[in-house]
Amino acid sequence: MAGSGKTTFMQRINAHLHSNRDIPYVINLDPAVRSVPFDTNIDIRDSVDYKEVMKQYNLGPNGGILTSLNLFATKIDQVLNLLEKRTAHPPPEEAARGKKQIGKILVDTPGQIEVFVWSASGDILLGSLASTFPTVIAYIIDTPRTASTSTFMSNMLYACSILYKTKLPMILVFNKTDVKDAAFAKEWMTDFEAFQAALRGEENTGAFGGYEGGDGAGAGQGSGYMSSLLNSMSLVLEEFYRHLSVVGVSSMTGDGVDEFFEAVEVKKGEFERDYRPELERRKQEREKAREGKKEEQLGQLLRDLNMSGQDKARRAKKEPETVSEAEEDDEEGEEESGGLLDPDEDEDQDDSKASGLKKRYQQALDDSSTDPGQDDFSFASYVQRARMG
Ligand SMILES: Nc1nc2c(ncn2[C@@H]2O[C@H](COP(=O)(O)OP(=O)(O)OP(=O)(O)O)[C@@H](O)[C@H]2O)c(=O)[nH]1
Repeated sequence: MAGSGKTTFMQRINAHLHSNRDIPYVINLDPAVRSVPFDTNIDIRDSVDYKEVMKQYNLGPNGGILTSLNLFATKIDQVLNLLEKRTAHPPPEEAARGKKQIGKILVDTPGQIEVFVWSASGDILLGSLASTFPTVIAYIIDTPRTASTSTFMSNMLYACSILYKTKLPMILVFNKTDVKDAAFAKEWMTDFEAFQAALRGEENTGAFGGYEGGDGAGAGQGSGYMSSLLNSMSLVLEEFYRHLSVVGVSSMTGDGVDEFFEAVEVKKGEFERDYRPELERRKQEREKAREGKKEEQLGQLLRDLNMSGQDKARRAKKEPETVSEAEEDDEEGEEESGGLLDPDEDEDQDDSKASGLKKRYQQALDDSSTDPGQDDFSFASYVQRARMG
């Protein structure tokens, strides 16, 4: 969420990895950020000028970010090539020169996370990464601003929607623990009774609704509707909580960063065990559906060819009723055969035409087999091939 400390968190984990000599590969995907307080290997701002995009396409800030991401998504093949090279073992001569294999890739997203998560380019970028590397989402939460039951619940629903949209393992990072400890949040996520008690407490003190930066005291009016909604929400979300790792971190002091990397390892294992097979299954399903569609279209084409063949046969069988019709038929017959072919030869030609057409049609379908479906991670290469960038 905006202002929750994503950039500071990135800076902290980047510094942590550097100090452990586990140099990461860093990508900035926020085209609107003024300055990034850490070194990046790939920066969207090097290839897309966000302000120029806004001016040229007459867009507002979010439209500008979205269009910049779309433009950048056309280069995802190049990005993946670079990443694959850097994550592979370096050749001996480069290893001798001290070049190391990259173990981790850090990606900073735009602050307006919804622009990223719910856009086609976000889909392409995340999907391409996830189909190549184990990918884990870290959702950064501003702990002091999440201290009331309603802001906490809004944050959880937001995280939940991102989890369901990206279908990737997720870690909830409760940031700014130097200001407020995240123990209350962990308790609310594991103990339904504790959340109920906090809800009742807010209702009794008239603190319902909370406000940014406070623990809810004295900010809002209680409402029976809201309280029962939050109650049922917390029950519904129990299942969602079970899929998450939760860590408390202070990006300022570095507290909890080790715990975060332990959670990353756990989620990486989960990715390999549960998510990768699911990705493969979805990919195979798409392939199968595509094959089925191809067969269906081919069948339709052949049926159409047969139909037109039968029409012609019917027309040929129709007896002329007048002299002029007979003359017309003779002329037509000559035109169709070019004045040279007999009817048998004509039939043979139709057959060979049909099989030739079938072959060409099959070829065309094979060539265009990359279908830019919603979850299709090969869409990026489709865009590349279509030379949209
Ligand atoms: N006390 C404290 N402040 C923090 C911490 N992390 C970030 N901040 C502060 O929170 C503010 C926002 O931090 P950023 O890192 O810019 O947040 P962001 O999520 O990248 O912001 P946008 O990209 O603009 O949405 C800054 O003033 C940071 O100094 C933390 O762990 N503790």
